[in-house]
Amino acid sequence: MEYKSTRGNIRLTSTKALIEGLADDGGLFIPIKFPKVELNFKELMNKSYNELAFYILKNYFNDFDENTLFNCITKAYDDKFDIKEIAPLVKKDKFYFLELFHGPTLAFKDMALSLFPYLLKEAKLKENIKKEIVILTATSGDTGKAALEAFRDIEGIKIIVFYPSKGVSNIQRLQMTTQEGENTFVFGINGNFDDAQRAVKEIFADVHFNEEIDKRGYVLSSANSINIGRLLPQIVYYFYAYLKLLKMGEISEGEYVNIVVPTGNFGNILAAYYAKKMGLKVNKLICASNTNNVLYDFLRSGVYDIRRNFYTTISPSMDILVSSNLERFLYDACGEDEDIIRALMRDLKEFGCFKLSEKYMDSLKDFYANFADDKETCSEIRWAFLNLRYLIDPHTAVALNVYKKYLKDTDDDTKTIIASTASPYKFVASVYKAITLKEPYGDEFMLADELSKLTKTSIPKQIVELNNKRVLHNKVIDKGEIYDVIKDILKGD
Ligand SMILES: N[C@@H](CCOP(=O)(O)O)C(=O)O
Repeated sequence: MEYKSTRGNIRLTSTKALIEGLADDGGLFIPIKFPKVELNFKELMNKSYNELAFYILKNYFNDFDENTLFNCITKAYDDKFDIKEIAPLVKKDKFYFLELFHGPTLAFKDMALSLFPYLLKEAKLKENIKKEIVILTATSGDTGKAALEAFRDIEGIKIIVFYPSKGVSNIQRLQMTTQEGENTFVFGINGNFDDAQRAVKEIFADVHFNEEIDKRGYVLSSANSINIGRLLPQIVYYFYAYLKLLKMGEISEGEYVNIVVPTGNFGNILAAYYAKKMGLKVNKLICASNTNNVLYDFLRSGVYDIRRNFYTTISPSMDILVSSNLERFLYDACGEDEDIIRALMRDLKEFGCFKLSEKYMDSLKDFYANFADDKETCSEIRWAFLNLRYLIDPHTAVALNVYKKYLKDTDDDTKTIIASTASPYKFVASVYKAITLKEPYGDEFMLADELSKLTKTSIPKQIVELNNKRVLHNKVIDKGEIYDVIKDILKGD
C-alpha cells in the first residue's frame, strides 16, 4: 500500500508516511486506494479486538511483515485497557454507546496511540533512521496526554505537547502537567487549539528549520490524527461495534447502521467514513459539534468559514475551528483532484473560508450534521443519568443530543452507534454540575468522590492516582513563542 499527499504527487510507503506525519507540500497522506475487506460475518464475529485490528490494518500496513504487525497490535491492546473487550458496546434503552475510553488516559485517543509508538519504532528500524524523532503535538485536551503516555521514555523519541492553557478541563491539564518521562515536554499556550495546530504545521513546512534540525540529528513527526498512524487504527472499532451489534442479535448480516461522532478535528468521523469506504454498511455519518459549529455549517451549505468567534465550551476537546482531517474528506469528495484541494486550502489560509463547488455537494449526503450548546449538553448529561442510569461525559452528551435531533428531523429507525469518547471523570466539574444542578465546590478530587457516591460509579484509578502526582511542567508561553521553545529544546543537546 502506498500513500500520497492530498496536495500533490508525493508517494510514499506506509513506514515513511508514519515517520513524516505531514507531507512536505503541506498535504495529508492518504492511502492510494481503499482496500475492500471481505466481511465474512460468521468468522469475524468471534474475533478478539486484536485479531480484528490485524485483519483490518494488515491491508494498510503491508510493508510491515505480518508477524511484526501482529506483535505490535498484541503489545498495544493489552491489560493497560481496563476491560478485555477493549472497546465495549453498551446498550442503554435504544441507544448503543461505543465506549472508547477504557485505555490508560481515559479518552478515545488511546485507541490509536497505544499502537502508534510500536508502529513508529518498527518504521524507524525499517527505514534505518538513526536520528531522534521529535513528535510535535497540538492538543485541545485529550491527544496530548494520550501521546505523552504512549511515548514516554521511548528511546530515540522526544515528545513536545502544546495545549490551550485556558481551554482544557482541570483534570486534562493535570494529566499533562504531571507527566513523567525524560523525553516529555509540555507547554500551555496563551491561545487556542487552532493556534497550536497552525504553529505545528508551519514548523513542518519550514524547510530551513527542518534542514537545521536534521543536521543536529532530529526529524519531526506528529501524533495528531494528521498522521496515518493515528487515523487508520481508529477504523477498527467501527467494524468491531458493527460485529458486536450482530453478535448481540440487534442487527442482521448486511443491515445498515448509523454512526454518531462528537467531532473536532474530523479524524474520528473520517475513520468511520473510511470504514464505510471499506465496505462497512453505514447509512448516515452523524457529525455532532458543540457551539464551534463550523462543520455543521459546512456539511449543510458547502461553505467552510472560520471567520467567527471561537468559544471555550464544556466539551473542550472539540473546541476547534480548523478541522485538519476535513482536507482528506474533501480530496475524496472532489474526485481526488489535488488542484482543487490546493485552491480550497489556499482560500482557507488567505480569506478564512472556502466554498465547495455545487458539483461536489452530493458527496455531503453521507453526513447529517447538527450541534449542541453547553446548556443542551448539560441537560443531556442529566437526562442520560436520570433516564438511562448512565453517566456520560460532555462530548458524548453532544453526540447524544445531536442524535436526538437527527431522530426528530428524520424518523430514521436505523440502529445507531454513538461514539462515547471520554470518561465523565475527566470533566468532573461539568458533569457534577449537570447532574446535581449545583455549582461545583472544592477541588476536582472532592467532586469526583461526590460524583462517585451520587452515581454509584467508580472513579478510574488514573484519576485517583493523579491526586498524588507532582506538577512537573508549569510553563505557559505565548502562541508566538512555540517556534522558539522547540528550537530551544533541540539546540544541540
Ligand atoms: N480533540 C483533540 C484535538 C486534536 O485532534 P487529533 O485527533 O488530531 O489529535 C485533542 O483532544 O487534542
